[in-house]
Amino acid sequence: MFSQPIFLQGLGMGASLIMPIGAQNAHVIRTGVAGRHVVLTVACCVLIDVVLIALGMSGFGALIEHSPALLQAARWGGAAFLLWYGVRCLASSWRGASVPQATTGQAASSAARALGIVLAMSLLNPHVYLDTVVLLGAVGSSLAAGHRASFAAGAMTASLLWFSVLGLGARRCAFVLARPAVWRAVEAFTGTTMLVLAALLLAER
Ligand SMILES: NC(=[NH2+])NCCC[C@H](N)C(=O)O
Repeated sequence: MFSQPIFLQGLGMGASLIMPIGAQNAHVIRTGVAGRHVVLTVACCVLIDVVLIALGMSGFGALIEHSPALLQAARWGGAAFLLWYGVRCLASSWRGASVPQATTGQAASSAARALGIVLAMSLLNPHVYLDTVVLLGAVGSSLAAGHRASFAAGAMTASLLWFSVLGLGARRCAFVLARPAVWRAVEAFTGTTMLVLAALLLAER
């Protein structure tokens, strides 16, 4: 049966995990600013979350939680990914490099390519698994069986809302975000946040 408090718990936990900016959020913002394949990118991020959250709820999260080696791998991998992406953002901000733009070359702007990039940004990013399968999965599968669906629905709704607001919001605000000085500030901020998150992930025990 549907439980509203449990739905809200899932929504809150899902939101708190996705909202801190990381590689995936940064990619969604870039796509929005470039104004190319925004809906495709958002849909792909949401769909991946839905599948992985369902996987976590099915007991896979609890399984991983009891496997220290896998948990460590997700942690180190996640931190390495955030470090790499954070340093890239900071370097790009420092250089004052390119504001994301809809590239005119056919290959560069094809939907297939956009799909490939968002898949890589999501599926090669251990942080994604950590949030969805491990953390949401562990909390979700510790709930009474009758409450799990409400929790999962809440967490999935958080992904749907957040990625939509982020992608469409970035597209809407592209005229401001695409100013070189503003974009540099965005990159400096996202890069710094990612480094802090990486440090937190490593400090966790
Ligand atoms: N539920 C998720 N998809 N989590 C994955 C990563 C979210 C993270 N805040 C990022 O932007 O990269």
